[in-house]
Amino acid sequence: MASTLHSFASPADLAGSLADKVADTLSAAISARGTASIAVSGGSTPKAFFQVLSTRDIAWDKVTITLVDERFVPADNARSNHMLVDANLLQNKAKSARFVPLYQPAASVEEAARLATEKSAEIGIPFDVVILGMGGDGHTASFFPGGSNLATALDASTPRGIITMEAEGAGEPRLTFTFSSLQDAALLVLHIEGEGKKDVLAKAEGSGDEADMPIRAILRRATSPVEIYWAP
Ligand SMILES: O=C(O)[C@H](O)[C@@H](O)[C@H](O)[C@H](O)COP(=O)(O)O
Repeated sequence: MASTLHSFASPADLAGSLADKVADTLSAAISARGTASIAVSGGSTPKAFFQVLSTRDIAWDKVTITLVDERFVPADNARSNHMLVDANLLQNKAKSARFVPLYQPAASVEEAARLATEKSAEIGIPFDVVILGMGGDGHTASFFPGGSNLATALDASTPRGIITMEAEGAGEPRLTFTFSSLQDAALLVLHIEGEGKKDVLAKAEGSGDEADMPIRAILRRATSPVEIYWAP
C-alpha cells in the first residue's frame, strides 16, 4: 500500500499535528459508532506526542487505548510501555480513557500472550488508530530481525491477536500484536524522528527481505495507507 511522508520542522510541530489528526480520527469513530480504539508504540519517540494528545478535548471515556507491543515486565518496571503510556498519555483529559494492557502476570510469556489476546479480543477489529515506531534495525512493534516468531507475526493469515517474540535486540521477551492486527487500522501511522531514522526508512523502502527489516511488511503489504510522520 502507498505511504505518504509528512515532514515537520520540529518534534513539537509534529506532535501537535499528529495529535490533531489522531483526535479527529478518534472523534469521527465515536460519532460513527460510539467508541474508538488506538494502539500505540513504546520507546522514546512518542513521549511528546502522547503529552500533547492527552490534552485534546475529545470524548476520552469512549476511547480504548492499548499497546502495539510490550516488554514482558510488570507496569512498575522502568522498561514497561504501560508505564510510559500511564505517565504521558493517560493524563489530563485522556485520564478517562480505558487502557487495556498487554502484560499479564502469568507463569510464562506464552500464557501472558494467550490472556492478552483474550482480553483484547473485542477491540481493534480494525483499530481506528495505530501508531508504529521503528528501530534502527528496521523493526516495528516487536517484529525484530531474527525474532523467534517473526514469520508468524508477519504472516497475513495469522489470526489477529498477541504473540510472543524473543530476539537479540529486544531485551526481555516481548508481547506483540500481529501484522494482521495492525495493518488495516483506519489511521496507520509510522512516527519516526531524527536523520538516522530517515536513513533507515530509505533503506527499508528499497529492495530486500522483509525479515531483514520487518517494517517492510507494513510499507509493502499494509491494507491501509501508511502515514509517515517525521521530524529532524
Ligand atoms: O516497545 C518498543 O520499544 C516499541 O514498541 C518499539 O517498536 C519502538 O517503537 C522502536 O523500538 C523505536 O523506539 P524509539 O522510539 O525509542 O527509537
